[in-house]
Amino acid sequence: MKAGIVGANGYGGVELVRLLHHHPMVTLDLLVSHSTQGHKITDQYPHLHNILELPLEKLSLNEITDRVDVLFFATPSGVTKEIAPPFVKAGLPCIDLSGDFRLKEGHSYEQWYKKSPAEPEFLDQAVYGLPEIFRERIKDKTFVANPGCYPTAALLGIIPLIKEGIAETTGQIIIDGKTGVSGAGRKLVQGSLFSEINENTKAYNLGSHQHTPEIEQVLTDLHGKDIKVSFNAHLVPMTRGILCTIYAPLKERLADADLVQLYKEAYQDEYFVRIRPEKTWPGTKEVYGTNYCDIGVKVDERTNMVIVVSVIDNLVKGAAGQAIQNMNLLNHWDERTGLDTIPVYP
Ligand SMILES: NC(=O)C1=CN([C@@H]2O[C@H](COP(=O)(O)OP(=O)(O)OC[C@H]3O[C@@H](n4cnc5c(N)ncnc54)[C@H](OP(=O)(O)O)[C@@H]3O)[C@@H](O)[C@H]2O)C=CC1
Ligand SMILES: CC(=O)N[C@@H](CCC(=O)OP(=O)(O)O)C(=O)O
Repeated sequence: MKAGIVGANGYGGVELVRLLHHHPMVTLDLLVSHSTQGHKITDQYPHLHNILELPLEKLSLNEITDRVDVLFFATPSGVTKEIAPPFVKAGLPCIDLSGDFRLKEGHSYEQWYKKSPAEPEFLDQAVYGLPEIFRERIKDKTFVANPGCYPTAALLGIIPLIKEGIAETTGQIIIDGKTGVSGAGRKLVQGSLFSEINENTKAYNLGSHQHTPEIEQVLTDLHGKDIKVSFNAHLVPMTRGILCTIYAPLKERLADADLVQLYKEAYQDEYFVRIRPEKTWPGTKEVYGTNYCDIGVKVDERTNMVIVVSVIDNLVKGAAGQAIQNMNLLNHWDERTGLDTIPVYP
């Protein structure tokens, strides 16, 4: 199959390049950029020299639908909704890494992203691409809204609590999220400068982060009743990685060993979700460069709260890797195809 990437010279795009290069069923044939058309990808990313020397091209509907069998959009939220619909309409399988098609209610997108929403027709067509939870919904579709990075880590951490009905769900789930700076993309912004990030950790978008309604939408869908979460984001001085520490009150007393067992059973068939043994919790380095989501759980006996630690690589399971997992699913290939790598360590 031939694949194309729109937004190929951003961090999400170039991570797709890295992973697709190793994919046995796919040839990367088309890279599209916006302000850097006419350059080669190696002008932007010298680490690709002698590996991939493709040009950065213009977006052109007719040419692209003839040239590729699947198209990834690694473009900013607010942009994909403007440029993807003609490709979706033409029947080309499309996988979008942005937030534009994840929220089913247009007014919710407007409220949290502060932009006008995508056309309802395309919101209806897009399936939310969290394979571990929605595999059956995804596999026969052609348009996937790839989940956000924080929601991926948070949802995989929380969902067993909701499905098993062991946590209180009335406004008491707290998600403390931490991310590396590559989450903000390659574009130049003051907050991503070395002197702002180095030896610094700070909270941002408290109570207003755009991933809050995405997490709530999925939990409410699975629970059948409205669930609200308090999700708050922090920037930490590292390049890659997301760590979510999740707190929820338990309905009944539970032992650590039983909680670990419950998570192991919930994810027993999921290759990319690894549950830590009792009293051990994962760090971001343990999933670096891979599609794994590692989870450790603990009962705080004094407060009867459950504490879940969930880590991913924001650019892999949080973006490009999960997008490829979705492509594998759409094509009925083994979901691990092209993604079965060992984390980079140390
Ligand atoms: N970084 C991450 O960890 C994650 C990112 N995402 C999402 O993935 C998408 C890409 O993010 P990321 O790669 O980090 O962002 P970057 O800023 O690194 O890259 C953005 C890309 O989009 C292109 N682009 C920008 N504006 C336009 C436009 N108006 N029309 C067409 N193309 C445009 C840029 O092209 P050019 O440079 O040529 O202008 C560039 O290739 C975003 O929606 C982001 O929210 C999702 C999960 C995690
Ligand atoms: C460090 C940093 O700024 N991270 C971004 C990651 C979100 C993202 O990539 O945006 P969508 O998933 O909504 O498209 C943020 O917190 O907004």
